[in-house]
Amino acid sequence: MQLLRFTTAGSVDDGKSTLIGRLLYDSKSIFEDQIEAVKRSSEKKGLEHVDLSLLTDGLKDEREQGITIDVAYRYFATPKRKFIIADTPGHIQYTRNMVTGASTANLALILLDARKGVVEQTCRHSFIATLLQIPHIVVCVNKMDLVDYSEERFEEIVEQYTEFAAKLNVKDVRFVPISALYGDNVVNRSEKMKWYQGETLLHLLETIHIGNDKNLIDCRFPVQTVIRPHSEEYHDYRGYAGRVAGGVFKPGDKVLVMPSGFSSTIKSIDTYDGPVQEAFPPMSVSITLEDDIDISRGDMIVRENNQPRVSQDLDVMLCWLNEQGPAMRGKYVLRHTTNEVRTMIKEVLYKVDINTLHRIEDDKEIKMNEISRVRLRTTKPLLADPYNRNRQTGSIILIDETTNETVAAGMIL
Ligand SMILES: Nc1nc2c(ncn2[C@@H]2O[C@H](COP(=O)(O)OP(=O)(O)OP(=O)(O)O)[C@@H](O)[C@H]2O)c(=O)[nH]1
Repeated sequence: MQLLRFTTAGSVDDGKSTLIGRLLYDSKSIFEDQIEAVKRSSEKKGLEHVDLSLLTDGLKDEREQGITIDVAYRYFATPKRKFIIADTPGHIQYTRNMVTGASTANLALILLDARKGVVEQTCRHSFIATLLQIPHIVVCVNKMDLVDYSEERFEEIVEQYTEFAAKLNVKDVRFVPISALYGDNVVNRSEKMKWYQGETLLHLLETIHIGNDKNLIDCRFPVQTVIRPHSEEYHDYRGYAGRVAGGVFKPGDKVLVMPSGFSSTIKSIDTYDGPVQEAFPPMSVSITLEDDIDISRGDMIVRENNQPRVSQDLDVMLCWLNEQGPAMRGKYVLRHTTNEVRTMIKEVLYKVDINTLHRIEDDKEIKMNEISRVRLRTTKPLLADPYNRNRQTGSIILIDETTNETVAAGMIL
């Protein structure tokens, strides 16, 4: 069954928790005892209706106890698809949270309040979603009940957003008028908005076409570990395990191992469930080769006529995620696919004003949540692709060596 990963983003109180609760509840993805608990809590709070946002409150409790959770993953399934929601609970650290949750997302769900329309956060989230090249954006115009389910208001917001999105490189954007509180157009069609001819949110999530979103052209297999079992039966086995980051690999394919540059042929492709004739993203497999080549973690198996760039100088769009800005000529650990090298920020070229999308060239001091274009120099060459070609081999993170914190996420240009 196909899996759809999506992120959620909205401003405080736009109704994100309620919407997720509603999705789980109406699609019957939660357990009876959870429903009972939520009903009881709602009654205790003197509410007339069941407060579905209580379903996701476990997260809030943890937050209030000071436990940091950047991204909470929620799973649910309908007969048509499986879903993973990367729910990003932060108020202030939204950029950070979104970047963390979005790197593998197929779709970004952007929530806004029908009374307020498009606000700064909407623009910010949309910009980050396009920067991260999340292929589909669904704008949920929530709280339609508070604007009398007005078609006119909905159209006004669609127009407002479309005008803003014209400046972005958004490939696919949809709009759904909903009321998360009453369940209109979330899972069930709204009786109150007969003017809306489009799909309900769940139906959209179940049917949106994501098959073409993967890169099946550029073969990229970053090696995670070398498998050499010690048992008698397998003593000849030498497999390179990892997750396919691009392209299709088959036994018999001529391949090239980078950075060593040795060529070989794929002997077999094994998985947990046995050998396969084909491996493509995001399958986790173990590849064996006809020849004995010295391969280690961080190396990449590719095709001869289609190689990533080998370079120590990278131009990157960087989202800074830490309270503390980068140190002058500061050194960081750069993680890229299964590889780790050390790096230095050589130059800040410009920052981006997320609201106007203009370049800021006169202020180059990077602060938390800001996005800037920087030039990096690494201690060892990386095997990199532009992010717009491959989201796995085109993205990096920077880690502070002393604190071990992830301080930035970047997209290679
Ligand atoms: N009238 C109306 N109220 C709603 C709707 N959706 C959410 N609300 C209310 O809006 C308030 C905020 O909802 P939440 O779901 O907690 O919002 P949130 O965005 O998750 O907020 P945080 O988790 O605090 O970021 C609650 O009082 C909800 O009951 C809606 O469709 N209509």
